[in-house]
Parts: sequence; structure tokens; C-alpha cells
Amino acid sequence: MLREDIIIDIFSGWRSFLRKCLFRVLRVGPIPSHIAVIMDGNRRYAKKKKIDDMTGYDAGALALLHLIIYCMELGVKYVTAYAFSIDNFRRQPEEVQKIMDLTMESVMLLTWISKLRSVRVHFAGKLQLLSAEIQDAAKRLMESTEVYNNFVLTICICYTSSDEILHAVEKSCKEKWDDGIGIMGYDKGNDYERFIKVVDIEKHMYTAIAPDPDILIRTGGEYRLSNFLVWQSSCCHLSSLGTVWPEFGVFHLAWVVLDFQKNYRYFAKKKLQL
Ligand SMILES: CC(C)=CCC/C(C)=C/CC/C(C)=C/COP(=O)(O)OP(=O)(O)O
Repeated sequence: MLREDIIIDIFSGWRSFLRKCLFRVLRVGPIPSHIAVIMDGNRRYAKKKKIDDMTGYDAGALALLHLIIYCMELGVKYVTAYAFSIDNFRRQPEEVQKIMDLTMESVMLLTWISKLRSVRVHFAGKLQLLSAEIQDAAKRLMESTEVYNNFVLTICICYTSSDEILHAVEKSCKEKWDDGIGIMGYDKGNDYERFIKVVDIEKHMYTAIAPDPDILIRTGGEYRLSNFLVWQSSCCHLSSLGTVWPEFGVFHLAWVVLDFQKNYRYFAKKKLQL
């Protein structure tokens, strides 16, 4: 089946009808505005199914596509996915190549979806580490969708939080002290304008396009953040699921949202205190 056909299939049929009923029930409670995911367990899925690791990544990409569509239907406005970390460059060359190929394929597919559903697509990370071909394709997709604001998809690629924070600090220093004078503005007296503030750093984050996540899901039974949205996740609901990423489906999403709703009052209060 072509990927376009898969999407049409997801949007229609009796499964889509049942899903919409389920989402209607969920919408009685608060719906998260932003869901972030660490898609762990693709190779373990491949082993379990006795298929090769690369096909495991295909299944993972398809699960991401499903999640995006479910979130659109549920009313979640932002989805952020950790597709490839800077550290992943240390993996086997064929694995790196596979994820790069999937990125290129996703760009083509997302170009189609974004027109259909007014989706803004953003790539976050040290994009200069990508090949010139992928950089161009990603840039074109970002530019052609920046007018949309129905739904915002951020794909974190060549990303780590430490690199994002370093990048944001460097950009803030450049912006505030481009004359090269002064640290924290002290030798310019108490010029408040030259102080670097939290908002300055946040403005220059790769992921600044979206608010902080309300829910961060990690599949594969791990409890680590693995250098993903470390700055942004101080007040979000963390959900670690034992299921491997390609098996993540609509019921897992419903479970995570219900769990978020159960703890909503606590997180809402915490956010107000910030
Ligand atoms: C749009 C786009 C580029 C999509 C990419 C698709 C995708 C599923 C990427 C996941 C990348 C990754 C390194 C996951 C870790 O799982 P692992 O396979 O290392 O898990 P495991 O070894 O723990 O089983």
C-alpha cells in the first residue's frame, strides 16, 4: 500500500468512526496542547517480529504517522518527535542511512499532508549535520508550511538538549553583546537590557516554535530523557510505556491522556507557580 493510501485509510472507515467516538469521550476532560515522544524500541520490535532492524524503523515511522493523525483528531495542537539524536551518528552506517532515507521520504509525505490538513512542519536540531539534499528538502518544507497554524509538527533531528541550550546561549550572547563588550553587562554598569534572561535563551531554542510539552511519552520501558527537551520538560507529565514504539496505538494514546487528565490539577497549579 502506498503511504498516501495508508493515510486515506486511517482517516476513513469504521476504525476512524470508533476512534472519533473515543476521542469525543476524552474531550470531556482537558486535552494536552503539546505531546512529545521518544520513539524507543524499533529494533526490539524487529527482533520480536523476526524481521530486519531496518523494517523495524519503517514500522516506527508509520506509528509516528498514525500518532500525528490521532493527535490532530483529538485536538492536540503540537507534536514533537525525537527522530535522531546527534549521538545516533555513532550507530551502524546502514542504520544512520535508513533514518536519513526515512527523513527524506517523510518530507515528501508531509508536504502532501500539510497541504491537506494545514500542518506546519518544523525540523529542530543542528541541521547542518544533515546532507545538503535533506537540508534543502527540510528547509523548503518548513518555508512552504510556515503559514499554517492548525497543527504544528516538530521533528527533532541531529538534536540533543545540550546542543540546543549551547546554541541558544551562543545566540543570546551574540544578540546582546555583539559589540563584544561585557559579561552579564556588568562593565556597562547596570544596563538591564544587556543582561541575558531566561526568555532570551528560550527564544533561541531550536524548538521555540512550540510551548513546553504537557506530556512526554517514552516507549520501550525506559525512564530516561536521553538528552531530549531537558529544559522544556520541568513541568510536564512523563509517561514511560513498556510497549515498543511501532506497537504504540490509539489505546496507548488514550491511556496516556487519561493519566494526564488524572494529574491535570497538579500540573496546572505547578505551571501557575512558575
Ligand atoms: C520522520 C522520521 C525521520 C521518522 C523516524 C522514524 C523513527 C522511528 C526513528 C526512531 C529513531 C531511533 C534512533 C529510535 C530509537 O529506537 P531503537 O531502534 O534504537 O530502539 P531499541 O534498540 O531500544 O529497540
